[in-house]
Amino acid sequence: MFNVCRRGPASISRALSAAVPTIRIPSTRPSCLSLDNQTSTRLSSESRWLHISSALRNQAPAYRHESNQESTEQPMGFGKEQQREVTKFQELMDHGMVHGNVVESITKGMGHHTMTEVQTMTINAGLLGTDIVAQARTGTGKTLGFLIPTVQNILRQSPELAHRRQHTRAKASDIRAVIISPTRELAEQIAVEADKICRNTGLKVQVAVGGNSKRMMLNKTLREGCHLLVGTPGRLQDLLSDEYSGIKAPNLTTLVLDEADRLLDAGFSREVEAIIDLLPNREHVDRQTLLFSATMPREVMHLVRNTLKPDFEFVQAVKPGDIATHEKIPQKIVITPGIENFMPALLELSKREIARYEAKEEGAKPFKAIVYFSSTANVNLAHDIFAGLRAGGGLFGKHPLHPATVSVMHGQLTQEQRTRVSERFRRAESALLFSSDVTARGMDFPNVSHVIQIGLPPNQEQYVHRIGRTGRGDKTGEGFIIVDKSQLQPARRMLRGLPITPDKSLESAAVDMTKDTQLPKSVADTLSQVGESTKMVSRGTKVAAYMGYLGQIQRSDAAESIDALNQWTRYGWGFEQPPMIAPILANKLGIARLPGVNIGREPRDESGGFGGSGGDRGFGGRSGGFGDRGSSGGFGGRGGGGFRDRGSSGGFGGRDGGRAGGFGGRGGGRSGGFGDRSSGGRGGGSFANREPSF
Ligand SMILES: Nc1ncnc2c1ncn2[C@@H]1O[C@H](COP(=O)(O)OP(=O)(O)OP(=O)(O)O)[C@@H](O)[C@H]1O
Repeated sequence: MFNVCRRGPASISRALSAAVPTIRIPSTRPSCLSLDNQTSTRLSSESRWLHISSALRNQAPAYRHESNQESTEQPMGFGKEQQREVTKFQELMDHGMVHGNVVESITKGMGHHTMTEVQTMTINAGLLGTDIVAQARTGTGKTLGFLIPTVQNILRQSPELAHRRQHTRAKASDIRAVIISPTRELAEQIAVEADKICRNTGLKVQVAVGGNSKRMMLNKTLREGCHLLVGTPGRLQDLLSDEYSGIKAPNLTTLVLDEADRLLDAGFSREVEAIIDLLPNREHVDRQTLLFSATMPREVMHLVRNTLKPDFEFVQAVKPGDIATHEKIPQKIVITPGIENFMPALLELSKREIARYEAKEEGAKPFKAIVYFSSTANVNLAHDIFAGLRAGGGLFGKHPLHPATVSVMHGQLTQEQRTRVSERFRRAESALLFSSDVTARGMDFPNVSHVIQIGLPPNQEQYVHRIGRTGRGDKTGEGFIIVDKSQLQPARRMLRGLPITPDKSLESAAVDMTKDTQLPKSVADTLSQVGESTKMVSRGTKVAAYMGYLGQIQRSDAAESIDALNQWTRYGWGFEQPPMIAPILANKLGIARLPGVNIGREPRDESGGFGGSGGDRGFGGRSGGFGDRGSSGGFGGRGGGGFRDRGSSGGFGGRDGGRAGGFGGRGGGRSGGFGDRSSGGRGGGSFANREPSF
């Protein structure tokens, strides 16, 4: 059903105008999020609401507030006062639009009273049974935007489920709603939210995600029954196609695709298509389909037509030409001379933010950051470096980021580990989570103060979703992206139109590590801490990280990228030679003939990872790759001003510790030219056409 969707930066305004006429419920609230008049086809407020009320009258029994009584099937009885949009959750109950038991859970249980803009738009429209594609900024409450119509849709058909019963009559073969999410953590989070709003009803929610025992999930579902099934594509397809699973949805009323653009792209579209084929035919069992995301590239808008009824509504809480990131999240780009500056810059930023909070500076919050990388190997390397940091040098110093904790999250952890890490980070007051993109979409970790992206994300949409982990709801937050100068042009292309400003406040981000120089003590300390800790990380972890970056090289920038990577291995890790790249891989990447590419085979350790032949002590490494040929000492040595005289650097990591010259050179003037604002602003106030300001 779906073609492969090529993903890429696409302006939302273009997607919108190219795809479908937009019908949007006008908001009564003044908002910077309202749609542009020219590009949307509107119904007037009055006609729209007449349409809604008459449609509801035809469809639904009314619900009055009656916590312990059966609902009464009555006409909706909409009067004139209902011919306007409902913006308070309480009004949903007062106007008989949503059952009181659901509304009470939202107002009293969750403490939400006023709908966000996207909720106003999607809940009002969704209660009509219309298919919806909704696009709204990250952290604006889209989850309730689809859950409320989903739940009410079921209660409308089966009013007896509106009340809790001591003994459930639910069956695993009576699934009414299927909610698909691209990641396990998000599926679990949605299920928790769904559980909250169904608490006072007889509705049962179950989660089906890969990595958990299928048998246990089935036993639980068969025992408790299921009305709302939330899951990831692979596991859902598996369950629905397994004729012995007992999981069936013959009376399905709602299908939800959360993070719809991700689910419809090449990575998931086949599984999603297979799931849809396993659901009852829409011709026989009418259902509502709800597609939600903060980003809807043009390619996706073409695909959604296949999934939705022809009269679907595209509800947008983002102005055409506007950006999808929240304006309250200041976003900064740090451009460094080399990749070897990334960890020192990250450490300096973290120490600074922790110190600001400890000094009770105005506006400072506990430092709780998610640090994103585009490969798991780089997540591991950074985590190992940060976990091994010691403030005073040596093995036993205090961690310089105390009291923040450091943890790691990616798809190669077991599901149990992933759940544990998520929970710990959720509860933490101050913490750094080194993460791959598994947490980039939808995750609602409370009070994340910073999102820090190291290197470029895969595309602009992913940048937007990552940034959206901070500044959620009514909270504020800050975003940083750290890239080296070899990535400047690709960064300008990819991040065009976003409100990102250059940041030059991090001193260690500007140090030219290829030159010797005197450094201020604080900078030298930071470099020394990173250097000491880096030496403890196994060669295998480092080589894997190198390969991780290699996999992301664009052919157009390959030569520059190889130079940057090799400089990183030399001045960041002290390698005399860059890691070897297998001839087949080099050919595949089209880099075999580029200068600086070290063709050959890295020695493998017993675990199959990259190892070495002894020498480096390699404390704390993860993949068993102890030791290289003694070249990974690296930091300190003759360069590196202030930290040179620690003298301990060379002691680790084999014979030529320090040979690489350590960190040095401030690279005066190097960053000039990166930070200048360009004239920009062609977009008439919108960011979409604005030239990058970095
Ligand atoms: N009406 C409301 N008033 C206040 N807070 C709300 C309201 N609705 C939801 N929230 C809270 O806002 C936060 C973000 O909600 P949610 O996770 O649904 O956002 P989202 O739009 O789906 O984000 P993303 O695009 O990242 O998936 C949650 O903590 C949620 O509890």
